[in-house]
Parts: sequence; structure tokens; C-alpha cells
Amino acid sequence: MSITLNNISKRFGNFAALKNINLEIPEGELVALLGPSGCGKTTLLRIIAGLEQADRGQVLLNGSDVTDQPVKNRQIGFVFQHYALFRHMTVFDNIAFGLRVKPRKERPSETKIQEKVHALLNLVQLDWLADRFPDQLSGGQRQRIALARALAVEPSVLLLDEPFGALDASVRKDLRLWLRHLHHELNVTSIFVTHDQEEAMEVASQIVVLNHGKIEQKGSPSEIYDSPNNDFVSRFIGHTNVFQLEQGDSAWLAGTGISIDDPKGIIAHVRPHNIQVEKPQDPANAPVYLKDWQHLGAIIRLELHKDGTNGKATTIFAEMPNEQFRELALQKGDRVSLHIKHAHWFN
Ligand SMILES: Nc1ncnc2c1ncn2[C@@H]1O[C@H](COP(=O)(O)OP(=O)(O)OP(=O)(O)O)[C@@H](O)[C@H]1O
Repeated sequence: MSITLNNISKRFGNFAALKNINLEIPEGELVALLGPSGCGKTTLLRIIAGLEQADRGQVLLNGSDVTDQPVKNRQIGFVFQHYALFRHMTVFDNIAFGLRVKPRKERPSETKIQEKVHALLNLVQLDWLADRFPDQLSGGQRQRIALARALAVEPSVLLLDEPFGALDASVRKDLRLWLRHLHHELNVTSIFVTHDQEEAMEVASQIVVLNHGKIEQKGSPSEIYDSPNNDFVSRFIGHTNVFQLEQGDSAWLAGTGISIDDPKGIIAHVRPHNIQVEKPQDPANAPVYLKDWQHLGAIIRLELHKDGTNGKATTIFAEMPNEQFRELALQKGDRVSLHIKHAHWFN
């Protein structure tokens, strides 16, 4: 089911939580709502679900206006961060719950329910846990059961609010991949809320970046990363070095290959992987030296310091493959020269 939001606004007292949100989500997308704490992600999700009413605007599902429809008429499944499974029910009964409480006319037979619950348990790869109680599961298993429970009633839209937020890093990473594969299999239009840009990049086909109740940008992970619309998106998605042309950065930047003669703004954002580090021909005149480095798996992050005019050093981060770093054979304190391959310009 496609989702259309037209001019959605929401205030809590004097505080504007959402300001004129317009968004089109085609059927079958897996969309991340990404933004800092308090930017309005959960409020927007709740408005789509019908758990919260917007002050203005419409919610359309497959083109029909559901703004005034209650939750139960919207065919929406939910998974929340602390999704409370029924503690007194087994995993099997938890998943079957939504089917068993359907009106008699729509309720499947007990045999069909058995089949369906086992199919869902297989889908989330936890069939062996059918007879356990929620307290006997790990956090990651609980979230997968919560997802199976949400899917049991065959929702047309799936809404996930920080579904892996409470889990530790390695479980989170596994579940991200798992969610992407699951979505690929089911193709249900899904929106998940996250404040973690890495999670959004890894899982979503489209990312909607929210800030202060407004959409800053919508696009594929690579569009958002490679062509950020503005300063906020650029800083929020991944690491970036920020250089101010008007505050003393223009002189030394001119030697890095960045186009200073024809700047497209006064602030240049440069991703660490867009800085090439080289051994300088004239070390005495190179303004940058290697302070330290960190191993990020296959990549090395170099922490570089640039001498400041008033004695204050600025830190610049560059990244390069391990192998290349070894070949350069740099030591801490070595002077280096920089070549900037690409910058995003802002005003
Ligand atoms: N019921 C409410 N009454 C008053 N203010 C609210 C209410 N619900 C949310 N807000 C405020 O609206 C803003 C948006 O909240 P929301 O929960 O949508 O943010 P979020 O982006 O999901 O944040 P987080 O990542 O921290 O969960 C916040 O400033 C919050 O304090």
C-alpha cells in the first residue's frame, strides 16, 4: 500500500512538533525516518498509524483518505522498541493472538492458524521457540517474535519505531540485515524510525531526514550521502570535515586542489575518504601533520592536525584503505600534504 502525507502539521501546546510535512512513499518501499532526538519521528509514525491526530493535513493510504479513520481500519502492523509481548502467553499464542481475536466471520480455522503461525515462525527463523514464554527469550528473539506477531494479520503497512533500539550493537547489526532480507521477501511497505544514520543507510531503500519537525531531504542512501541538500544533512550523515573559507581556511586550502578560485559557497564539507594524504615534497612548508590513527577494519582513519595561525591546531580526518596506509609508512608527527578530491559547498 502506498502512503501519502499532505501538509501534515502537529503542535503540542505552543510547540510545533511537525511543520507541513509532505511525503510520498510508493508501495513496497522500506523507508527510514531519520533525525535527532525530538525532531518528530515518532509523532509522524503515530499519525500515519492513527494513534495520534494531526492538527492539519491528510494521510492517504493507497490514495484513499484515512485521516479520520481509527487505527483498526488502517491495516497497519506495529513493532516498537519495547514491544510488550503478552508475558503469560507462549510465543505461539502471542503470534496467533491477532488472528484469534478477529470477528468470527473473518477468523481462520484453528488448523489454518496453526499453519500460519508456524509459517511465520519459520520466516523469522525461530520455529524452535514456539512453546517458550517471552521471559525465556533474548532481546533479539523477542523483537523477531514481535515482528512475526505484527505480520500475522497481514498488514498492508508495517511501522517500526526504533525496533532494535534496546539491543546491543552486534545483535542490532544482525537484525538490520535480517530485516532487509525479510522485507525483500515480503515487500510490505514499511517505515522504521531511527536516530542512527548507519542503521538507516544499511537497511532502508529510501531515507527521510527530519529536523525540527521538517523534512530536510528524502532520497536513497547514496543520494543523501553523496549529495546532501544542506549543511544539516551533510553533518548528520556520516563524518565530514568542515572548512570555513572566511575564517582563515582559504589560504592553505588553495594548495589542496579544492577549487578556491571559484568557490560555490563559504563553507566546504569534505568527507574523510575524499582527502588523499601524500608525503610532501617540501615537509618544512606542509601545514598538516599526522597526530594519530585508528583502525576501522579495512579502513584507517587518520587524525591530522593543521597548525593554526594563533597556535590553535584544527583536527582533520582522512580515511584510506589499510594497504595504502602501510605503503605510505607514515609515523606519528610526520608532515603530510593533502589533496581534496571532492567537496560539498554551503553558505
Ligand atoms: N504528548 C506530547 N505532549 C507534549 N509534547 C510532546 C508529546 N509527544 C511528543 N512531544 C514533543 O514533540 C517533539 C517530537 O517528539 P517525537 O517523540 O516525535 O520525537 P522523536 O524524533 O521520535 O524523538 P526520539 O528520537 O527522542 O524518540 C518532542 O520535542 C517531544 O517532547
